[in-house]
Amino acid sequence: MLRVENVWHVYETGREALKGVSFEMGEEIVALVGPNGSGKTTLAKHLNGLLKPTRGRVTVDGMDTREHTVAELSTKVGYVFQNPEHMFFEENVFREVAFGPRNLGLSEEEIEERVRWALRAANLEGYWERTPYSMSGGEKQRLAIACVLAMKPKYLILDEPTTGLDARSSSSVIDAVRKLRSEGHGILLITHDMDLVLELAERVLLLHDGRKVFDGPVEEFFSLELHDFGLEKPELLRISEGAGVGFVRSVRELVDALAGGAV
Ligand SMILES: Nc1ncnc2c1ncn2[C@@H]1O[C@H](COP(=O)(O)OP(=O)(O)OP(=O)(O)O)[C@@H](O)[C@H]1O
Repeated sequence: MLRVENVWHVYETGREALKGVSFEMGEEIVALVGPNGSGKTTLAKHLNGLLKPTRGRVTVDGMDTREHTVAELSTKVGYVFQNPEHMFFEENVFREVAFGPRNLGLSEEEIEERVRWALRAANLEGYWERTPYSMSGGEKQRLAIACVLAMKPKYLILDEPTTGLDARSSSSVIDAVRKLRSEGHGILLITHDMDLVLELAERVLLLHDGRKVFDGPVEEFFSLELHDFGLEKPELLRISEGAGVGFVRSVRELVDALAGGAV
C-alpha cells in the first residue's frame, strides 16, 4: 500500500506545492490529474522518496520514505519520467534493461531472467539487440517502462506515458499497463489526457492548487464540472451523453449501448 498522510510540501522558494494531501493506493490504476502547477509531480516524487514531506508522512508498504534511501525505495516504486529517451545510454536494449538489476548485484542468470520478463511485460520481446536511439517513440516509452520494471517494483508511476504517441503506439503502452495491473502491480498515471483516464483508470485523484479536491471512481469524476479545473470531458462521453446513453468507457461500449437501445 502507498500511503500519503496529510502531506505538506514547501519548496525552498516558499511555494506551498502540497497542502495537506492524504490518499492511499494498492494494486489498482489511479489517474493523478489536475491543472498545470497543481502539485502532481511534487506528489508523485514523494512516493519514491525523491522528495520528503515538509509535514506529514509517506509510507510504501509500511516503509517511511524519510527513513529509506531513493535506491531502497526504487525497488518498491518505479518512476517512469516524461520524455524517457533522455534516459538511455547503453548500446542495446538488453544492456539498457540490465543496467538496474546489475547495480543490485544480481547474478548474470537472474539479470537475464529479469530482462526477459520485463521486455515481455512491456511488449518488447525480440528487441534485445536493438539500439535504443533507433526505436520509435512508443517503443522508447515501453523500453523506459521495461527498465523500471526490471527492478521489480510493486508500484509504478507513469508520467504522461502516451503523450506524443500515435494511436498504435499508445495502445501498445495501454496494453502493457493493463498487463502489469493484471499481474498485481499498482499504477499511478500522471496525465492531462482525459481520453486516457476514461480508457484506463479505475480511480481518479484530482489536485487543485496543492489540495486534493476529488478522489473517487472514474464515472463520478467525469460528472464534475471539469472546466473549473482546466480540464475537458472526452469527446466520447460528450457523444454518449448527447445520444442519451450516459457513461461509456470505449467506442465499443457506445456502439453496444446504441445497438441495445435500438432493439
Ligand atoms: N523545484 C521547485 N522549486 C520551487 N517551486 C517548485 C519546484 N518544483 C515545482 N514547483 C512549484 O510547485 C507547484 C507544483 O508544481 P508541480 O510540478 O508539482 O505541478 P504539476 O501539477 O506536476 O504541474 P504540470 O502539470 O505543469 O506538470 C508549482 O507552482 C511549481 O511552480
